[in-house]
Amino acid sequence: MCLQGDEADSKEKYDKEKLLALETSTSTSESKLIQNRLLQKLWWSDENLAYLLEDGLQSKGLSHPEENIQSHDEGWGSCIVQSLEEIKMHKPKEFNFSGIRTERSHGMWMVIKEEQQETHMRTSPFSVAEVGGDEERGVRSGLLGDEKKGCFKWTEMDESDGCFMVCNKETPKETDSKQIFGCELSSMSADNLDSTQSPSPFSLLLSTSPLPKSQEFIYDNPLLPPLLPERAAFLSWPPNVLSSVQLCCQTCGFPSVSCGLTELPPCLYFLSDSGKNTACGSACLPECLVDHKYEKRQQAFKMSSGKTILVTGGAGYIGSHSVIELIDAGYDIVVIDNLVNASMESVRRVEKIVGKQIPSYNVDLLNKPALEEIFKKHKISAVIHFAGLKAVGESCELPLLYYKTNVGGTTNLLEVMEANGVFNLVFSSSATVYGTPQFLPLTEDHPVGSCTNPYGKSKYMIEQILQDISSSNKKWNIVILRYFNPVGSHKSGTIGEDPQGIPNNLMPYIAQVAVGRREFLSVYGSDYDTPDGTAGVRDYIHVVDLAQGHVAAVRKLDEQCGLKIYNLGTGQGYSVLDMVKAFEKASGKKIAYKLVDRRPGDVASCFSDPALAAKELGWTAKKGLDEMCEDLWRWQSQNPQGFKTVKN
Ligand SMILES: O=c1ccn([C@@H]2O[C@H](COP(=O)(O)OP(=O)(O)O[C@H]3O[C@H](CO)[C@H](O)[C@H](O)[C@H]3O)[C@@H](O)[C@H]2O)c(=O)[nH]1
Repeated sequence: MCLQGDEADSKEKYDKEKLLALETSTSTSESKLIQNRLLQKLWWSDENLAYLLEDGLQSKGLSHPEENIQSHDEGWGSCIVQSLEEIKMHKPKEFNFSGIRTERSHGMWMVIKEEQQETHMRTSPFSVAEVGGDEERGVRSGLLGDEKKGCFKWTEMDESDGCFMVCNKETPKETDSKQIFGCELSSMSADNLDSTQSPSPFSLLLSTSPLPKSQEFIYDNPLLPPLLPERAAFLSWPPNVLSSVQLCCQTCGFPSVSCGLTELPPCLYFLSDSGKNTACGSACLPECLVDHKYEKRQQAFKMSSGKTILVTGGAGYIGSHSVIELIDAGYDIVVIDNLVNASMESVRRVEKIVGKQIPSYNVDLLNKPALEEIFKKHKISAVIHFAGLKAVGESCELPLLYYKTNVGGTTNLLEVMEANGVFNLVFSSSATVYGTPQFLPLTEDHPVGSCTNPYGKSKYMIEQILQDISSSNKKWNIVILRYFNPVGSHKSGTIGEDPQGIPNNLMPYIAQVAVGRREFLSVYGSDYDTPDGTAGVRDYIHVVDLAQGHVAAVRKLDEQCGLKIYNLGTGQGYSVLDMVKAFEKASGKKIAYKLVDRRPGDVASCFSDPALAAKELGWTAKKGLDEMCEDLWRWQSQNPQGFKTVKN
């Protein structure tokens, strides 16, 4: 998090306030000493809670944290960690910290109270063996190792700036293979510990003292961002042991582990890729527990692009995920949806995730006057057009309905846009327009139009209409996105794909088998010319990646791009049985399946070449198969009946 504008001003003010507080404090030799040793530049935490002491760093060759972030593997030093409260109370405290860095990125720094350090270093069953990360993807992982007890591998699950993890001796057993604190903790035997990754002597476990009351811990702790009181609940609190505190969001059930420290919180900081001003002190809590009304609104205000995007079909699967990413990117959103294949409950849940109300209307694109009203009421800068019917089989039975809804709805929308001077559009198309692939991977210049069903043809027709309006009027900026096979769901598990009736698509069907809603999966065909004989080597893409592709597309419109077409896929193909296996692994459930006849119209293989989107949109899919399945399972298991699931 870089400090900008007002925030930078308030940081400076805060710095001064703190320094003043130090100066006017008890003037003990200790505080004088600290002042003299303070690095000129305070850094690290948004709230300026960490001061590095020069000598501590220099003694281990780290002369300045920002300069050394990319180069040092290891370091020792000391620092002060303080809250404003403590400063006001003239109680400067000094701590030792240890830093462990890997070559690749994300340094890890651990701050341990001096007086507790001995105890913890002795009693901790874990140490940090290695912390690494993939800078491009923002994924962090590490090994928590103990020579005697083996080690645990973790991978950070989200792309927040950081997280910290504190466990007691029992926790790893209890949470084996579960997520804790946005991390995946899965057990690994000592044999798996790479010998090159020697465990560090530093403990992750911090507090042995009795813990304060939960409320105090949460709300009086100035280092933590505000939490939503109604959403945080303590599940367990083992007293007088190396403590971990289980926090769980009552709304979304997202489990996490928080720090059981009595006085001082985040003990472990990650530095993110840029390494500058990117402390994670305030990013340590799971997303769902943080009061987004406070944090995200501030953020949104800072980042606001001042642009409002109308999202048609914004209550649907891809639409709802895209709304989140767009809001996170600073756009204001208006949703319209006729709710034929979606539910306003998904918008309500998106509102909870983003901590913001989203103007949303039950409007059908065929209702032109209603559409016009929306454009009068809101100053729309661009439209992302998802709305439409999409079931291949149904489209063969009800072709007129498909053409009227998809093509007719789109022409209405385009007319209203034009009448209101809105010429920016992102259109949700599909790889279906390529028909049977003539070559693989599919590039955007692959021939289109040989679709075998009215649904596919309606997408193709709309693409043609868009080409025509773009040629007729240069004011139009249009990005056509051809999706491959979107799967997965938002990390919270609170929104996801919720097909009405029997799912047509593979992954929702598998998920419903896993959750007990369907008896078995019918695998359509086992005599294809594919590695395992099943059809459907498909390019599955995580819906959040796909959603981020829409943010990139909206930004492209700003370049006055004319008409552009991009594949949104991963470029990687998986068969039906690959998907079954991956889902079994993610869910721990056996997926019963039967091999049956081919499904008419299926092609053996279909996967993308996503290079053009990478080159021109600066977008690539980042999430792999495991994550797609894990996220889908979280949604499905928490919401067995989709949005109709009644929460206890
Ligand atoms: O119950 C099922 C469902 C699907 N499959 C197989 O799984 C693969 C994927 O099928 P999906 O229906 O999930 O996806 P498709 O690739 O067939 O179709 C999807 O992607 C297309 C573009 O690639 C179009 O966008 C289309 O509208 C959209 O449903 C196919 O081989 C299909 O035969 C099964 O074996 N059993």
